[in-house]
Amino acid sequence: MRKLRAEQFGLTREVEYGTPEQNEAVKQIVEAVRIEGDEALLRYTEQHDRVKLDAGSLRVTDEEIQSAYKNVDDAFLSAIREAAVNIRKFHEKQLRQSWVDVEPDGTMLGQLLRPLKRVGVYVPGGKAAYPSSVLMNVIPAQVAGVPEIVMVTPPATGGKAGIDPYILVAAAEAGVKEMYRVGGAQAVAALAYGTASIPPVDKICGPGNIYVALAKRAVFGAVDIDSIAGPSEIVVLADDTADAAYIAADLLSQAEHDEMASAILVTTSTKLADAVSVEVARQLATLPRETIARHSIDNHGAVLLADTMAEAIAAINRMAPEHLEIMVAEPMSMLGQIENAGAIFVGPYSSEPVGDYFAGPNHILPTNGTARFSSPVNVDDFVKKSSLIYYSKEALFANGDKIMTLARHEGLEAHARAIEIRLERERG
Ligand SMILES: NC(=O)c1ccc[n+]([C@@H]2O[C@H](COP(=O)([O-])OP(=O)(O)OC[C@H]3O[C@@H](n4cnc5c(N)ncnc54)[C@H](O)[C@@H]3O)[C@@H](O)[C@H]2O)c1
Ligand SMILES: N[C@H](CO)Cc1c[nH]c[nH+]1
Ligand SMILES: [Zn+2]
Repeated sequence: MRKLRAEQFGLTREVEYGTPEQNEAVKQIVEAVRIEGDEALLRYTEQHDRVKLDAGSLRVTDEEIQSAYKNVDDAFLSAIREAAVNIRKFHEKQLRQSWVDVEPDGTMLGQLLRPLKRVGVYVPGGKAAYPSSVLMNVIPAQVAGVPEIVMVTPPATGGKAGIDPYILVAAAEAGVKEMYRVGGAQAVAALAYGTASIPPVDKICGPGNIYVALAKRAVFGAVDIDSIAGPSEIVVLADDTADAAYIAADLLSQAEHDEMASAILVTTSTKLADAVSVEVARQLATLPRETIARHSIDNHGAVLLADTMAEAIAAINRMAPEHLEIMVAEPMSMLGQIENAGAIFVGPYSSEPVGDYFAGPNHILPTNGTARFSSPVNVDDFVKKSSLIYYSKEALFANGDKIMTLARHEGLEAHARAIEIRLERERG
């Protein structure tokens, strides 16, 4: 792996997301689907997924779901059910209540929480099937009380014909009733603007490759989106007490997702840096998705050497990684200094896949430095808030003059008069 100096790393912020060609391709797809609807949706599906569909076959049928159950094994079914219990339990803790405060003069001020009505969840399926991402998307929306949850996923998972049965079973287990076989930027555009076959949604959530991430960014405003969860990233912070084989394995766990995935070790130990590089090379050669992982390690992998832990942590906070693993002698003592990270895995046994699949926290996390300002997918993503204002006559009389003063200060006479008319009528 390339060795770089930590103090220099991430000092300039990468603002570009995707190549100009990828941005242009996504712009064209999104615009075409917005204007032409199903026609463009089907055309791009044929072009990018190599699947020829007609509008009538976009929706997944109940029969397909029943037959998918026959193609999944019992060990998967029981593991995913247990994972779903953990994910639900974790997300139920995030649920907030509406509240109203009643003052002695009768004023009532509050915040009313309402679930979004219709949400689209994107489940990636280009290179691999992600049934785990179905649960991570759907369960928080359900906990929030969203009544209509729609899933889209590419029509040929991992290049094989049809949607992977494990995705369909995970969706059925999670309670999804509406599923469409479309992926990429065209699926995101269809969810955002609606087509004759796919009614539009209020929000689109879920991870995906660069085309999906760019399309989500493009439709934001027409609909809401969660964070831009793009190609996976892992940063491991380690000192010379850490196990090089564990670190290499965890770096590769994210490198195998995508050629654009990144895997970075930040350490104060040159001995560990060398040992991890050797281990990465050794383990890489044995992986089934070796080509993808090798590409991401060669192009987006690095070892950052820091003189001090403070320097290492500063580099991590600049990167704001999607996943951060802390493998140092006293890992808990570092927590207070980590400002930016999507998910933090503490100690040698909290390997990243524990969070990807099973522990309960969401694995759909902000990438590309966006953990500086955004959060893992969570229940709040599926809830909107309305403010409640009730002023009694008494309260308006007590405060009306102050409101009029502020309105007239802003030159907004009609605002002031909306108050004044009430005060004058009462005062006669
Ligand atoms: N951040 C997270 O929380 C998280 C979680 C799971 C997965 N991931 C990431 O999700 C991604 C999954 O990617 P994937 O490719 O396997 O599946 P995907 O479903 O995201 O993308 C596949 C789609 O991309 C489109 N596409 C492919 N090549 C194209 C091209 N040249 N032009 C236009 N469109 C094109 C196709 O329409 C296809 O349906 C990975 O990057 C992985 O790291 C992230
Ligand atoms: N690590 C991914 C998020 O970057 C999530 C995932 C799904 N399956 C396996 N991993
Ligand atoms: Zn993963």
